[in-house]
Amino acid sequence: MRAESPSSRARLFSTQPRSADVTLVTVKSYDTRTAAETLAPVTREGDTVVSLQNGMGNEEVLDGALDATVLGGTATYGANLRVDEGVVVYAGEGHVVVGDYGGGWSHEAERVAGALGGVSSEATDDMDVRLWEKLAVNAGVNPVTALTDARNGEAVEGAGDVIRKTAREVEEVAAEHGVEVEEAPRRAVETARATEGNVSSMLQDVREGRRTEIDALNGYVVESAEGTEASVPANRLLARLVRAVDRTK
Ligand SMILES: NC(=O)C1=CN([C@@H]2O[C@H](COP(=O)(O)OP(=O)(O)OC[C@H]3O[C@@H](n4cnc5c(N)ncnc54)[C@H](OP(=O)(O)O)[C@@H]3O)[C@@H](O)[C@H]2O)C=CC1
Ligand SMILES: CC(C)(CO)C(=O)C(=O)O
Repeated sequence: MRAESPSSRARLFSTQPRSADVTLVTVKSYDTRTAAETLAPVTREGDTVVSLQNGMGNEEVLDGALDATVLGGTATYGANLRVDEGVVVYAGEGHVVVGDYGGGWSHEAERVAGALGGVSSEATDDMDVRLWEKLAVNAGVNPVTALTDARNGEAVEGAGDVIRKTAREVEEVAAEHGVEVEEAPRRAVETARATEGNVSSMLQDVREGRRTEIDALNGYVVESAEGTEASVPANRLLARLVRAVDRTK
């Protein structure tokens, strides 16, 4: 496989999973359980496994299956896979955040963020909040891009109100679960603008005829709103529409 960016090219070789001090998990959320089963025989206490995935619930699945320290993470870098050519195209500057997914300071997270070299990254002590913040961005931006076949920038210019409303609902659900997410609508819009040229991961899935991560995004929001005071009509509608697209595959 080749990885290309405007300034560099790299060749990557895929191997069977091996024991490693730090493992970054970057599979789709619906593949996390299988990835955890693959990693279980090669991870030990003292190793660190970082979920750099979109969606909620990934860290809990990894933690349940592995003896390693599991960290949460978010990434807003854009990467588009050209499957036929085996090329990953670097599609937009972003930022990586790692931390204890339950919140609190983590020395392992500090070590991982420091080891990411040229990647813009930081360790945080409020990863529990950051995961909800990222959920609000993805729940707002990804379905709109996927349903309208628009890059992030076009989506926010054409349907910014839908993105804002969906992100606001996520903020309300997070509050019902005791997590204070601030300015989710603004974050969703700013992230989409900052990654304006990016084909979102969900739009890539739809274009390639692959299953989307809707269950771990808007689906998770709808489920988490059950039994609370939060009302989530935008998330419910987007989840239904994207699932309808998923069923056509
Ligand atoms: N692409 C982007 O711009 C962004 C993506 N993300 C998030 O990052 C995560 C990954 O997305 P993305 O890179 O686009 O996804 P891709 O589908 O491009 O890549 C996922 C890779 O994981 C491989 N894989 C699946 N299961 C296993 C397993 N058990 N063991 C080893 N490898 C496995 C897949 O292989 P195969 O194809 O053979 O199944 C595939 O190559 C998602 O959660 C996404 O939401 C976040 C921000 C931006
Ligand atoms: C931040 C964003 C929206 C960047 O495209 C992303 O996380 C994704 O594509 O899944």
